[in-house]
Amino acid sequence: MNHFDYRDGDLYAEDLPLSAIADAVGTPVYVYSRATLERHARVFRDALSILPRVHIAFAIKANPNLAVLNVMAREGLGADVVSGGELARALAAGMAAEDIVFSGVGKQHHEMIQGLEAGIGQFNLESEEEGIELAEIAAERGLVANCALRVNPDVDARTHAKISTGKAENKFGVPIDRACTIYSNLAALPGLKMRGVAVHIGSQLSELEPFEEAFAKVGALIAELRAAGQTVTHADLGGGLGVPYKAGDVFPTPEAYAQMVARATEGWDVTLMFEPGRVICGNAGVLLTRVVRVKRSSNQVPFVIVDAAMNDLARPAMYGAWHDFDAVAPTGEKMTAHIVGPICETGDTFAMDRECDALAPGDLAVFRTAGAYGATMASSYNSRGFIAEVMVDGDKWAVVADRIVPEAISAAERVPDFLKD
Ligand SMILES: Cc1ncc(COP(=O)(O)O)c(C=O)c1O
Ligand SMILES: N[C@@H](CCCC[NH3+])C(=O)O
Repeated sequence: MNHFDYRDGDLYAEDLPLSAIADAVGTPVYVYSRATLERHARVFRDALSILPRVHIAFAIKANPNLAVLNVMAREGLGADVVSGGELARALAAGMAAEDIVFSGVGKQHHEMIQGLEAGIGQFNLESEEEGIELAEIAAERGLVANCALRVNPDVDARTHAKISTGKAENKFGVPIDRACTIYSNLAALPGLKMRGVAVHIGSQLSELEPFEEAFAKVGALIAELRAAGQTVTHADLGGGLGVPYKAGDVFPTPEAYAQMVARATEGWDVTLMFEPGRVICGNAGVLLTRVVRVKRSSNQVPFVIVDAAMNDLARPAMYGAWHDFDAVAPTGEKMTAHIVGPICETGDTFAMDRECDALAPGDLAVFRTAGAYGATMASSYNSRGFIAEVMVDGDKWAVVADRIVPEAISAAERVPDFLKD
């Protein structure tokens, strides 16, 4: 069931017409469906219930909005965080500290202290150097940090190069052939309790084989570690399961993913941890926008200029990503157009030569599948401010992030005294 669907020719979010949100808060605006977020969390959790011991940590980089995190916490999910800011959000949303995993290659000293003092469940260490630093911080405070060592399995995730993280040349994790030595070195340090291994080979994976290849290597490593006398009670298999961005695209289901995991991890005897992001929230959000102008004067193919831009939704400009684009009140007519934003860069293009609903100035439209890596990657480029976020729940709705106007951003800037004479 799709919670962003047409009723009598108008696009709804659950039981609310999107036009009502546009009228009330203006455009552009992100709109999330609570029911979709819940359904995706449940489908993922239910699929994984075929596995013996499971912990799911929502990768909050995908959508760190506090209302979204609140839904995740209510569904019993923990959080995968990559900064002190994300850690604070997870705690503020009511996630238990022990359900929080801290990933990332560049955890800073103060962030390690923050994680330790909060009593988070696990640090995923990405280098020996990081482990040594964390051990010192923990030992100084008489604390012990539960840790997993993230390994780089040198597997091609067959996704966009910029979001592929498991090839040897990528910055993530330690080379898997050095992992046993590094794990053993770190396990000998006071302040650390090495309890597992972690792997995450990339995002928006459209096939299960790369996961399975990586997990097979992790399985061999677990055997090697145990043979070397190390304790391994946890294996964090990361996130990465992709979602369809184009109507009609078919992706592996969470059930198929879970069956693959069951096969790949048979006999591991560990708690399996997962860090899904996009698969939970990607299709739970749209970016609602209004057509500013249709420019036909300069080209054979018209430019549909919308009020959203690359600063609001960076994915098309950054990765050439496709987002389905539909009118909120389609007439039935179609057009072929370049869909662009107002920013002064040619890269501010959402789609080229896109066959889409015919649109005229003032019409509303949505970019679909904008619930993951949308608002969170926004910038204020061209002094456009940050757009609002709304959550819908049946026929109720609420602004869950205020629009931040350009004046509020410039209010944080100062002209120094030396420029005032
Ligand atoms: C360590 C880690 N875990 C989890 C995720 C979430 O990935 P996805 O949103 O593709 O599930 C990412 C992002 O790719 C990540 O870097
Ligand atoms: N920002 C990327 C995903 C990054 C995943 C980070 N680990 C995207 O929109 O597809």
